[in-house]
Amino acid sequence: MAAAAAGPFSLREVLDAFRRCVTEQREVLLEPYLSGWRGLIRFLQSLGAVFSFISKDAVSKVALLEAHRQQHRFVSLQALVQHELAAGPAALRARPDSGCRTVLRLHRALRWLQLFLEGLRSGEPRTSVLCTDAYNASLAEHHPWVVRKAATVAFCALPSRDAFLEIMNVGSAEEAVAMLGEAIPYIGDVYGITQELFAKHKLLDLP
Ligand SMILES: CCCCCCCC/C=C\CCCCCCCC(=O)N[C@@H](COP(=O)(O)O)[C@H](O)/C=C/CCCCCCCCCCCCC
Repeated sequence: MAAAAAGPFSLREVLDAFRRCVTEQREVLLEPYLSGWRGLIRFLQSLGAVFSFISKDAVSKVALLEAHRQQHRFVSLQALVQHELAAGPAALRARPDSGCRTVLRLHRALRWLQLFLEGLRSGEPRTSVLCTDAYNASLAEHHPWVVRKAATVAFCALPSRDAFLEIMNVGSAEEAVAMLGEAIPYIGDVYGITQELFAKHKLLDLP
């Protein structure tokens, strides 16, 4: 399956995907989780070549997880974690292609997204400032200097807040802000469940 489906970005689709992620049993379903990421990546790809080093990394991580999902028929994130933990924590830590370490990278990026969307909703017009602040409070501590530098330079090329609200394809700026308000709790819920799961199994520092 392609990492990002065709067609313009729609925040509504991303919102729907993350809404579908969480079951009544508080499990995180992998299919909508990866679908949500594909929608986000489509957005990132539309921003131009300066962001391609970021979108390529996200595409490869989504593709790896999709392959794990299909190979083992995992329905949920919990099933993937249980399966990989069964080999023992040491074996899991030694695997550079594990689903757990890959989910962990996207999980940290989901925190960035949550903070960034909260910033966009707040009305701050400088998207590069919002993005840098969200990055510094989430992903930055896990990245080496060179990645931090490249990311911070790329953030300067972000479109304005008004352009962002328009690209969301949900109508007026007011409607876009309202949809952000709807989407953020779903993203926060997925983040919170994953954080708890990874903390419980001591997986938050997988190399
Ligand atoms: C309507 C507004 C919607 C906003 C839509 C935002 C779309 C964002 C789409 C994707 C986000 C990118 C996710 C990046 C995942 C990064 C995972 C990671 O940490 N990878 C690093 C570690 O991996 P391993 O080496 O351990 O395998 C890897 O080194 C990273 C390389 C690339 C740099 C990552 C910088 C991430 C910056 C945050 C995203 C900024 C996007 C700005 C666009 C608004």
